[in-house]
Amino acid sequence: MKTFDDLFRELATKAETRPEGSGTVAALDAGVHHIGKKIVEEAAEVWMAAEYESDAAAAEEISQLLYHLQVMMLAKGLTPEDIYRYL
Ligand SMILES: N=c1c2ncn([C@@H]3O[C@H](COP(=O)(O)OP(=O)(O)OP(=O)(O)O)[C@@H](O)[C@H]3O)c2ncn1[C@@H]1O[C@H](COP(=O)(O)O)[C@@H](O)[C@H]1O
Repeated sequence: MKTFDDLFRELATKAETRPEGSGTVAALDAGVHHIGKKIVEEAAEVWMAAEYESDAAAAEEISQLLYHLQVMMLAKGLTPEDIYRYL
């Protein structure tokens, strides 16, 4: 099972190696404004799933929100440690 840190390492490698067809590379190329909109969209989907759908659906939406937050971290040059220091 993939953890938050596993995914971050995977995405950081994608950002560096820029493989063909990577959605992460496309999002990074699109920039902070685009990524920010995805975060807001996914956050709304988390809310709706949590209120009206199954626990599994909520968990899936939360995973997608975490993914987009990680893409924003990469776009801003932030590491998990930069975030953890505030937790
Ligand atoms: N975990 C994720 C992940 N979660 C969410 N998403 C993206 O977020 C979108 C959210 O899906 P929605 O259901 O909201 O669909 P949507 O609004 O129609 O999506 P789009 O139109 O924006 O594509 C998905 O289409 C993916 O583009 C993810 N994209 C990639 N990953 C993982 O990231 C890694 C790298 O992926 P690539 O960079 O694509 O190789 C792989 O391990 C992937 O599994």
